[in-house]
Formats: sequence, C-alpha cells, structure tokens
Amino acid sequence: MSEAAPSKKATAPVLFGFPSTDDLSKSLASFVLAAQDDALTTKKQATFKIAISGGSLPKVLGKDLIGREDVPWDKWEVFFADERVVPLDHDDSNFRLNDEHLFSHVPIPRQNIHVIDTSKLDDPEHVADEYEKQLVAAFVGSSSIAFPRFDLVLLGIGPDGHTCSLFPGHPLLNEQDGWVAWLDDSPKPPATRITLTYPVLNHAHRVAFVSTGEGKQDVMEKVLDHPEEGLPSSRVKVISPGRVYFFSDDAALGKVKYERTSFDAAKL
Ligand SMILES: O=C(O)[C@H](O)[C@@H](O)[C@H](O)[C@H](O)COP(=O)(O)O
Repeated sequence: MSEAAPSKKATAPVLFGFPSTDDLSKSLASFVLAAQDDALTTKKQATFKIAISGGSLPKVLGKDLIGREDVPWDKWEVFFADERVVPLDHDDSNFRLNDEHLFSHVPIPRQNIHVIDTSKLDDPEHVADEYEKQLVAAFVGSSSIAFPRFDLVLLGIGPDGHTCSLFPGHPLLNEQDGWVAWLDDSPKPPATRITLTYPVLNHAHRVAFVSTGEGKQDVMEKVLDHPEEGLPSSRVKVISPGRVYFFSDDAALGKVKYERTSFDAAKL
C-alpha cells in the first residue's frame, strides 16, 4: 500500500459532550459509520479497519450499532487496541467483552476479528509478535510502510490517565519502533497484556476516546485542560490530517473547561 507521507503536525482534539450516555452512544454509532463510509466509499478500501479497547467502551459502542441492517459488516476488519494475555473465553478477555456487547450480535466474519494467538499464553512476547504479524498481513500491500494507518481507533481513559495498556511512567510510553508491545507489570489487572504503541495510534486516520461518568472528572480535566502534564491519554497526538476526538458525557466533563464542539454527523 503506498501511503501519502503525513505531516508531523497534530491538530487540536475535538471534544463532543453529551447530556447522557445514551445520547453519546447514538452519536458514537454515527461517527463510527461515517469513518466506515470514508474508508469503504470515499477511499474505496476493501475493508474498514478499526481497533477497539476494553473497559466500559464496548457496551457504549454496541448499544446503537447492534441491529443496524444498513451496515456492511462483512467489510469490517477488527483489531484490539489492547488485549489481556488470557484465553479468549476468560472473564478478563477484551475479545470476550467485545463479543458480548457487539460481535455476537452482528455478522462480522469471524476471520475478520483479529484475536490473539492463545497457543503460548506464558510467552507474552510471542503473543505480541504474532499479533504484529496479523497487522502486517492486513496493512502491508505491495510497498513497505513504517506504521499501519487504522481508519478508526476507539480507546478508553483510565482514572490514572492510561489508555490502551499504556500506563503513567511505564517504559512503553517511549516505544518508537514496534507496532505491538507487551507488558507483564500492568498496574491494572491482569498484569500481562499486549498493546498498540504510540506511533501506531498516531498514524491512525482518527482516534476517538470514550469516557463517561463522574468518576472520570479529575482525569478528564487533566487530559483536556492540562495536556502538559503528559498523562498517557494526552500523549496521543494523531498526525494531521488525522484527528483525536473525545466523546464524553456531562458527568465526566464536570470540571473541564476545554471548548466543546456540537456533534453534527453531516460535518464529519
Ligand atoms: O483493557 C483495558 O484495560 C482497556 O483497554 C483500558 O485501556 C481501558 O480502556 C481503560 O482502563 C478505561 O476503562 P473504563 O472505561 O472501564 O474506565
């Protein structure tokens, strides 16, 4: 795949605020489908490539996407922005969580959902390497690329400001070369995980953070109003013309001064 060289500049994040999680879910579904249309109709790609995290996100995401019959689900190609190194049917699995809230309700072909190789779960480096190979197979065409460009990456924000499995003060925050990294000292259990790296997040066409609830007020204020503090979520700086978006409810934005943009699906 030959890629236009993106400029190194990042554009300011766009903040969408909603009175309730239900309102957020509706607009998030429109946003995801606009990204899908951009990939399939405008860019005429064979698949819409999306990466999804765990946490509270899958439930909010699935709510208004399930039941949509106008979606070409067979053209979705799904990756995990981060995954816990556990069996796929384990309670901690992000695949299992997303399966419960979305995949089991829509006809995405199973082979288009890129799960981790569970044959050597005691070897997270192997799991990360094998996952990176899946990305290479999906993104690398006739010419080499430095980093894959997801059409959309959907992320959550932890109360400590982590995103994906990129935690405050962790050496993985400095990873510049790899596409998929592993860690066995995650402060949020379970300890052993794989994660996309910053260069991969920053090469995406769009990254959207979804963060809801009063418990996120302090971290949202830090991430949006004080990016200079350098929390992991603030360090996602998508290279222009890509962009970072925040989808939050009023409860999470109680202390935030950052300017909101009103959501208009027609202008995405
Ligand atoms: O697998 C994980 O642990 C997640 O991918 C993680 O990065 C999550 O998105 C945040 O911890 C926010 O989680 P909540 O939305 O549940 O607060």
